Parts: sequence; structure tokens; C-alpha cells
Amino acid sequence: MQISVIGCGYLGAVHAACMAELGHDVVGIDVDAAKVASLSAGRAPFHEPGFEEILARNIDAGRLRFSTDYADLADAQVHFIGVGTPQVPGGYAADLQYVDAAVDSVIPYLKAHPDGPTLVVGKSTVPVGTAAALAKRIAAAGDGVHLIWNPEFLREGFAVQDTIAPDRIVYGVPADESAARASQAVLDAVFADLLERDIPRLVTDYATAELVKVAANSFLATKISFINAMAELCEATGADVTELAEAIGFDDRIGKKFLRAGVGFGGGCLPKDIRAFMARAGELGVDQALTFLREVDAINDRRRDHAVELARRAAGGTFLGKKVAVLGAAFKPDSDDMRNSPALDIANTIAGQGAEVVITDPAAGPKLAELRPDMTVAEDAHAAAAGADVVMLLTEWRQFRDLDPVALKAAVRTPWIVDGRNALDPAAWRAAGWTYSGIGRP
Ligand SMILES: NC(=O)C1=CN([C@@H]2O[C@H](COP(=O)(O)OP(=O)(O)OC[C@H]3O[C@@H](n4cnc5c(N)ncnc54)[C@H](O)[C@@H]3O)[C@@H](O)[C@H]2O)C=CC1
Ligand SMILES: O=C(O)[C@H]1O[C@H](OP(=O)(O)OP(=O)(O)OC[C@H]2O[C@@H](n3ccc(=O)[nH]c3=O)[C@H](O)[C@@H]2O)[C@H](O)[C@@H](O)[C@@H]1O
Repeated sequence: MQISVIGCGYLGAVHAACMAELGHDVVGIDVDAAKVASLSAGRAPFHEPGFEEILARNIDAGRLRFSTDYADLADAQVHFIGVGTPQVPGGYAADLQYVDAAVDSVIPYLKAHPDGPTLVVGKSTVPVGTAAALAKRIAAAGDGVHLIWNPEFLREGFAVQDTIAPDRIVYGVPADESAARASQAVLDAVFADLLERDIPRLVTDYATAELVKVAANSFLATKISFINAMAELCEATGADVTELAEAIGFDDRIGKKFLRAGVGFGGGCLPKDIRAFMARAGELGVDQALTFLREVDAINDRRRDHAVELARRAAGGTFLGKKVAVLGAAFKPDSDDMRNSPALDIANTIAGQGAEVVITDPAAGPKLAELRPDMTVAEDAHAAAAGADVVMLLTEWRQFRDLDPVALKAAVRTPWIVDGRNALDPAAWRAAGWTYSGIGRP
């Protein structure tokens, strides 16, 4: 089937390559000419395990191409929308200008297809009510053109795997029964390979589909802030939050996942999605339903301040004249995404308070050096730690989890480690002569 993917960022580029991997003929459209040039040359513009391989393979097979010209999507039957929905500048609500622009640009090319309806398929994360409004504009383009809302649940670092083998697929379909049936059949054909593997597919209305996405991210953010709140209690009592998380996680109603206490959640999604959800609830007059998310957000912010305090204590009460090595710049391992990264935020704060900060990240390092010439970016952990008074592990890359405390001790001025992700074995580091300071653990 001929498919277009509009918006080729972390979500869209991976989606385009994965759709080609499923055998479809795909064109990815983006307004960023540099990104399109990089993708067209088979070079991933961001770090995502496994992505570059499927990108290059499908370009070579002639099933995948990228363009800045919307005219190149004219023959596609299915148009996925994956443009960004960041926070509006200075506010909490989602900025829909990119979704609106993408829809405006695709509308002139929407026409009924000989093989059934033409579909616009929304994947971007949007406030509830957006799909219904877009559906009206799309329906005005002509008969046989419909909108399905198909939220995306992929995690960065696992994006390829999550796209090809998701936990579930959700379709928000039009209220009109025959439009719903016909458009569902087209999207089923796109995902035929996944559906054959019995991946659950839930069909619902637009509003439910939109809410499923923000509800899932809100639940995940709440789990993280819950365990970070428990870390605050553990710190006040000398208890160990990692043991607490393990013990409650044995109850499979709770589960072990997403209970890693630390410097909290960041990235291009969880923080802005819970804020946009609160803003939308306010517009709908049900803001009270989500006041708990304010606390989730506040707990998350506090963890960053707390990490700064742990480092200040380690530095002897002041950062002035002290060198701090920061291990990690990306918001999570196996990604080079630094959007709302706790690691980078903490590094900025510490630098702003007078420390000499040297930062290193296995994937984000080169991008950081380019974007932030004011920062000292080191090649690896040993180079960053040379002469440091404090070492902070803020993104739990394997390279950092596997560090040898004896070897690293030889590089630093003072062997004091702040483990902001509880990723290290405190006993091993203490045995090697380090002062170990974790999050919510003695
Ligand atoms: N990054 C992720 O892991 C996931 C993201 N999402 C959602 O997907 C959406 C996209 O997120 P990301 O890929 O992370 O953002 P991104 O910022 O990496 O990519 C967005 C892309 O859209 C392009 N764009 C903007 N306006 C355009 C237009 N009018 N026409 C064509 N292209 C245009 C930009 O140049 C950019 O390349 C957001 O709504 C996000 O919440 C959902 C699930 C996972
Ligand atoms: O909407 C989105 O964009 C995506 O947002 C998250 O995915 P992602 O942001 O890639 O990363 P996560 O693995 O969820 O991690 C988010 C943040 O939480 C932190 N985290 C995660 C788990 C945990 O136990 N503790 C914790 O602090 C991570 O370090 C990271 O900063 C969701 O997990 C995806 O399902 C969703 O599709």
C-alpha cells in the first residue's frame, strides 16, 4: 500500500521506516530540509537502536523515500500525521500549530482512492477534542476521505521494536458506521502483519483514543513520582527505596516496572503531556479531576533540586571553585534526546551556581557540543571525571553502570559519587573508597 508519514522526527521517521519494513511503499514528508537530506542518505538524524539499519535497507529496496514536497504524497492512500505537539511558549497547553499546518498542507491532495477510502491517520499526541475538529476539516475535502486517531505508544530507545511489535493498537474511528467500517478495513490492511500476530487492536471513538494516550502517559508519570515520593520518605527514615520498590513490585497488581526512583522523568513527552492534559481538563471545566497531576509534576521537579543539593553537599557546601563531572545528558539511555532532560537541567543549574561542569554522554555528546558551545563536553566518563570533586551519574547508560570504581577513583580529586539513577552497587563503590550518595537509599 502507498503510505505517507508527515513529520519525520523521533516518531515519524521510525514509523516511516517500519511501515516500509512491513512491505509498504512509503514517503516521509518533513519541512526540515536538513533532516530530509540526512534521512534520504540513509543517515539517522538521531540515535535510536536498530533504526539506521531498517532506514538504509528500505531505501535500498526502493520502498522508502523522504521529501520536503507535499506533492510527493499525492498517490498515497494513507497519510500518518506525526508532527510535534510541544507546550505553547510560556504555557501548559499543547501547541497545535504544526498539526494544523500539516493538515492544511495534506488537504489539497486528499481524493477518494480506487481501493477504498483515503485515510488521514493521527499519531501525534493531542488534547482530547482535536480529532473531532480535524475530522470536519478533512471531511470537507471530499467524499471517501476519513480520519482515524491512532495514538502511538513507542518508547525512545525501543522505538523500532515498539512500532513493529506494540503492546496494543488503538483506533479512534468516525461516528458514522459505514465510514468507520471502511476506514478500519484500510488501516487493518496497513497493520495486517501485526494483526496476524494477534497484537490486540481496540476500536473506539475519537475522544477515547485521544484520552487513552494521555491517560497512559499520566499513569506512567504518576508511577515514577509515586516511587520518588517514597524515596523522600526513605531519605527521612534511613530506609531503602530500591528494596521497597522490589517488595511492592512482587504484587502483580502493582508490578515492578516504572518504579525506579531517581532524578525523575524528562523527555519530549511525559512532562509536556501531563501539563497539556491538565490544561485541557481546565478548558473542559474538570480541572479538579487532574489536580493530582500537579503533585506528580511538583514531585518530579523536586527530584532535580534534590540532586543539586546532594552535589552541593558533596562539594563541601559550595560549588565555587569545584569541578563536577556529569555522566549523561540525554533524558534516558539509548537515546540522544535532550528535550527536558533531568541530566542537562541539573548540569545547567550547577554550572549556573558556579561549578566547573564537564559533561559526557555516549550518544548526545556530539549534539550537545554543537548546540551548547558554552559547555565542556568530554569524550567519556574517565575524561569527564579527571580532577573532579563530585561525579554525578544522571543517565544510566550501560557504559556508566559498568564503570570500574577503582579505575575511576584514580582520575578524580575527591571520590564522591552522586548516583542520581540508583544504577550502581553502593557496596562496591564504598569498598573502592568512594563516598556513595544515591536517591532514597542509605
Ligand atoms: N518521541 C516519541 O517517543 C513519541 C512521540 N509521540 C508524539 O508524536 C509527536 C511527534 O513527536 P516527536 O517525533 O518526538 O517530535 P519531533 O520534534 O522529533 O518531530 C516532529 C517533526 O515534525 C516536523 N514538522 C513540523 N511541522 C511540519 C509540517 N507542517 N509538515 C511536515 N513536517 C513538519 C518537524 O520538522 C519535525 O521533524 C508528538 O505529538 C509527540 O507527543 C508519541 C509517542 C512517542
Ligand atoms: O508519548 C511518548 O512519547 C512516550 O513517552 C514515554 O516514553 P519515553 O519518553 O521514550 O521514555 P520512558 O521510558 O517512558 O522514560 C521517560 C522518563 O522517565 C524516566 N523514568 C522511567 C522509568 C522509571 O522507573 N523511572 C524514571 O525516572 C526516564 O529516565 C525518562 O526520563 C512512554 O513510556 C511511551 O509509552 C510513550 O509513547
